[in-house]
Amino acid sequence: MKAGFIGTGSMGSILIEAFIHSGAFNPEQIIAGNRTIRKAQLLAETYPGLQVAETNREIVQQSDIIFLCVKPSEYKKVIDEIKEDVHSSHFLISITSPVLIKHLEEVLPAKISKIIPSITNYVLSGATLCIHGNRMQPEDKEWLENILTHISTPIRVSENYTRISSDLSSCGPAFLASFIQAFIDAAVEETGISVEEATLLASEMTLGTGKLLTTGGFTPAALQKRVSVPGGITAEGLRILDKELAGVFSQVICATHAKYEEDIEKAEQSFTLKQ
Ligand SMILES: NC(=O)C1=CN([C@@H]2O[C@H](COP(=O)(O)OP(=O)(O)OC[C@H]3O[C@@H](n4cnc5c(N)ncnc54)[C@H](O)[C@@H]3O)[C@@H](O)[C@H]2O)C=CC1
Ligand SMILES: O=C(O)[C@@H]1CCC=N1
Repeated sequence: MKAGFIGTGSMGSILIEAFIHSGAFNPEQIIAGNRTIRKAQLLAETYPGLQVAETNREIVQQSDIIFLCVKPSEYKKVIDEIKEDVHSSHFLISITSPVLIKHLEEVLPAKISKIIPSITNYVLSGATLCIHGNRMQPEDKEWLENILTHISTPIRVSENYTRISSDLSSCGPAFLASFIQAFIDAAVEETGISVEEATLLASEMTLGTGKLLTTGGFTPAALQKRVSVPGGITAEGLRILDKELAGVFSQVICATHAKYEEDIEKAEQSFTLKQ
C-alpha cells in the first residue's frame, strides 16, 4: 500500500513522521509533495526511501490513500488539479475542519473521510477525530482507524460537532500551553525561580495530569477534589481560578466557532462558484 501526502507543512509533516516512527508506514510506502518542494525534500533526506513528487497528480496516481494536508483556502485548487486522477478505489482523507465531506463527495469519486489530527499525534498520543463519508463501508472505517491507532486514539464524531471536538482535541494543546505559559511566567516573576526549572516542573505535572485523566481513572472534578486537601493550600488557588476564569472558555469557543463559520462559508463559495 502506498500513502500519498499533498502538503508537508506543519500537520502533513507531523503525520508523516508519526506514521513512520510508529511503524504504520515505512518511508518507501510514502510519496509526498508540497508547493515549496524543499519541505518535502527535507523529509526525504531524514527518511531515506520516502519519495518526493513534483506534482500533486503524481501523488494521486501512485497512491492508494491520499492525505490532503493543505489549508481550506487551497482545497478547491488542489482538487481541480487532481480530480481526473482520483478513482473510486482511492481513499481520500481530508484533515481540515471547514471543508464539508458533502462538497468533497460531489467532486471526487473516492471513498472520503475527514480526520482531524492533533499535534499530540507527533508523540503518538492524543485523539484523531474521524468523520466518515457515505462511501466508507464499515470495513473501510475499521481499516482507516486501525492505521490511525498507530499514532493516536481514533474517535468518531459527528460532523456537526467537528468544531468543538477539534477545539478540545487539536486547538486544546495550544490553549493548555498558553495556560501553562502564564503559570510559568507568574512563577518566575513572583518568586525568582528559573524559567528552566519552572518549565520542567510544569511539564512533568502536565504529563502526569494527562495520565491521571486518561489511564488513571480520574475525572477533572475528582482530580481537583483529591488534590484540594480540606483547609489546605490548593483550594486557595482554585478559588482564584474559579472566579477569574468564569466565562473565559465560553468566549474562546464563541471565537473559534465564529472563525469556523467564516471559513466554512469561504470553502462553500469556492466549491459552488466554478464547477
Ligand atoms: N497545525 C495543527 O495543529 C492542525 C492543523 N490542521 C489542519 O491542517 C491543515 C494544514 O495546516 P498546517 O499544516 O498547520 O498548515 P501549513 O501552512 O503549515 O501547511 C500547509 C502546506 O500546504 C502547502 N500547499 C499549499 N498549497 C499547496 C498546493 N497547491 N499543493 C501542494 N502543497 C500546497 C503549503 O506549502 C504548506 O506547506 C489546515 O487545514 C489545518 O486546519 C488540523 C488539525 C491540527
Ligand atoms: O489553528 C487551526 O486552524 C488548526 C485547526 C486545529 C488546530 N489548528
